[in-house]
Amino acid sequence: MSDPVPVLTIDGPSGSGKGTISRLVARRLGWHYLDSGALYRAVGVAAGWADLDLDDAGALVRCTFDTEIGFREGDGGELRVLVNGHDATDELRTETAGAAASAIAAIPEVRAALKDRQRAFRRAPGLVADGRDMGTVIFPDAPYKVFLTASAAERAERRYKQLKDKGVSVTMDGLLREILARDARDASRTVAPLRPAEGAVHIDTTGLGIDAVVERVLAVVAP
Ligand SMILES: Nc1ncnc2c1ncn2[C@@H]1O[C@H](COP(=O)(O)OP(=O)(O)O)[C@@H](O)[C@H]1O
Ligand SMILES: Nc1ccn([C@H]2C[C@H](O)[C@@H](COP(=O)(O)OP(=O)(O)O)O2)c(=O)n1
Repeated sequence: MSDPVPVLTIDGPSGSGKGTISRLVARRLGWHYLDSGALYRAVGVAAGWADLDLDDAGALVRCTFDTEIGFREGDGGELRVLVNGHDATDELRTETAGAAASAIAAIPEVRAALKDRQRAFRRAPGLVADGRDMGTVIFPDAPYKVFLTASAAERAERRYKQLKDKGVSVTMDGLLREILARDARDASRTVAPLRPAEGAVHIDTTGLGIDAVVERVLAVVAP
């Protein structure tokens, strides 16, 4: 039997830098990249388009099965996400989509429905997968696991800058409140809660620049 395709899982709370670091590390390794949060966000956006009630679990589960989610590379090499054929990349990144994703992600049947779609990303020569349960549930046999954190204040500040740069009007107080609410919901749900996988290397990125974090993560794969 050939060796299984290697996976590097990068889990952590909102704003810890998972997406940024995973993309850069995947590029350096020449591996594929899975943004698992984009799948939950895509269902959240599709549910919004269909005007579904976020308390109607049955409708959200049906919506998960019915939503087509595609990934493609944009002109600038960035990842674009298509929801039912529409480019929803910008809408996906809003805090509204993040909050909807977090609510939907607490429904066990939604998580189960997205499992195989996530595992299908495991293709040679390797995969970097970012999310909340990559190391604990989706790829428990991954040989490399990282848990990224940063203080809530620094995560809110990063998100503030990111959204400001995009011209989105937000307040630091509001963002900090949303981040703390999402942390609490993601960590306290009964199914696949946010927590470090056993054996994951913890990296606290508070006060650490992006390049330094990338090097630390690469050292996990090739010490
Ligand atoms: N170590 C870091 N230092 C400073 N800014 C960072 C760092 N890591 C990520 N960022 C910035 O923080 C913002 C949120 O990062 P992102 O990768 O979207 O986090 P996550 O995927 O964990 O929510 C982005 O604007 C990104 O450029
Ligand atoms: N593997 C995952 C990925 C995301 N989720 C849920 C929980 C998160 O609050 C939302 C959005 O995730 P996403 O990683 O896109 O959000 P951040 O970039 O960390 O703010 O989706 C999840 O439950 N499991």
